[in-house]
Amino acid sequence: SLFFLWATFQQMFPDHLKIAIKEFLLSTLQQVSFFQRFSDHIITFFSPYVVISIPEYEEYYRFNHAFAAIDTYLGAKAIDKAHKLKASQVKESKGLVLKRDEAKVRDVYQGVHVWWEIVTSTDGYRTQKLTFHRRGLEIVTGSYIKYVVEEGISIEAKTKKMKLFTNNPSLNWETSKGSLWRHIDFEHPASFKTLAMDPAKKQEVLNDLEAFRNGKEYYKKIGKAWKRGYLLYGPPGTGKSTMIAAIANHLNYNIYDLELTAIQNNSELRKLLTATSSKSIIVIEDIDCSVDLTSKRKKREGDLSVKKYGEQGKEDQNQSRVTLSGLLNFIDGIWSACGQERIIIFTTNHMEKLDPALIRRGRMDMHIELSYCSFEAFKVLAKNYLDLDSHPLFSEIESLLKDTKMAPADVAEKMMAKNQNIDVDGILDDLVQSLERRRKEQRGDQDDDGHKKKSSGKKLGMFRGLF
Ligand SMILES: Nc1ncnc2c1ncn2[C@@H]1O[C@H](COP(=O)(O)OP(=O)(O)OP(=O)(O)O)[C@@H](O)[C@H]1O
Ligand SMILES: [Mg+2]
Repeated sequence: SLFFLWATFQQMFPDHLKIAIKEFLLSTLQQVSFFQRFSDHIITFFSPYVVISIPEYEEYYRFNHAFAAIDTYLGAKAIDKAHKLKASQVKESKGLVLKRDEAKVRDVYQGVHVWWEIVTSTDGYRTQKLTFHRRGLEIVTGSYIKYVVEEGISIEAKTKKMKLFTNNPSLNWETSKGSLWRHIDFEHPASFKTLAMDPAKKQEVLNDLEAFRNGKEYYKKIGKAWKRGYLLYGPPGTGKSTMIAAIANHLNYNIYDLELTAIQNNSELRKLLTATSSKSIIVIEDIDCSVDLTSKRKKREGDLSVKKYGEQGKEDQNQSRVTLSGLLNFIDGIWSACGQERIIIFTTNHMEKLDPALIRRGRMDMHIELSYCSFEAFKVLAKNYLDLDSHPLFSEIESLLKDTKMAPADVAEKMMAKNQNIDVDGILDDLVQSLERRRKEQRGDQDDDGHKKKSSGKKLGMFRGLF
């Protein structure tokens, strides 16, 4: 119809008339928009409402984290009253998470009514618009916005997918789109509940983690960077890697598994570590095997006075590996300056091999020993694996565990059901026998050469196996 009308209009009116009509229409439109703008000004002038905009991107396309936090807060708010919901799966174990999916949301805070609306501009950028009565200005700007952002961040932390990062070998940094870290979703079932260790020690670690997590104000008050170092040490199979997974699950932090042997030098180490995000755990497994930290330092200190400047430089180039001082500088220096809320964990089987400078308090704040299976630890494993609180064989096992060194990994392996029917008596009987055998071996070993032979060399870490 429009085409038909247009064709008729073209034929019936002479050209100068057409131009006059066009101009008339345009000027009317301009007048309308002028009036609209004018009325907008008048309404804004007399309106009792205030509007605050929070854009998704600030200048230079910097992402505005407040926008995301507000979005999360509003998404989670009052989903029972919402008409539109959005479902997404956060973690396999946690099932579906429902979010409110509406552009306009109403909220009440300390008696002040506010309206949130997402507005999308023509070029696709979104802005959160917050409208409220001028009466509530003080409450909204004073505490409401802060409250919304903080709530949003804490909801994000609870429902976010955890990630496990591993550093790319530096040779590949150019090719793999310049990314220093690659990551996969981290879904490990370990928890403090299933971790077999002395309950008092476990509680101590848990208290420490809680104090760290809630310590934002405290760390600010004492003027210390919000970070904490843990050293986990003990023989193989005693649960060091399992504990790291349990800590990550408990705090909902990402893990950065740092493989020092894939790094060429200290500056690469610095680059990697400054690219980590906050709320994360940086893990260096088997620190004694990763880098020859101790001997290198001693050698350098000894040789320094004898060597001429040039020779020293040449040696530095040859040994262009991560050094102890590089690691220490990072922990104390840049580490403190960039990023907050981070935990660094070292693990080792040989505490005695580590340089005292590395493990002094302040760098590694807490030393946690994970040792051979105690009776308390055994009880946790029995509960996990066999759903058992007591059994006539428990007292025998208790006395055997007192003077037998068996790692929780070995005990756990013995208690794994071999088929669908769990034969509790059979399993515990087997365990008693193998404990007796182990005790005999250990006594024999001690008679021979005083101590058991140590295994050495770098193992494939638990997290490495995932890639
Ligand atoms: N304390 C423990 N509580 C529960 N399970 C444990 C414990 N220790 C070991 N295990 C079991 O043994 C397996 C191996 O343990 P894990 O990898 O944590 O040992 P590790 O101390 O890191 O050893 P390594 O020094 O060789 O790296 C785990 O998958 C877990 O099933
Ligand atoms: Mg391990």
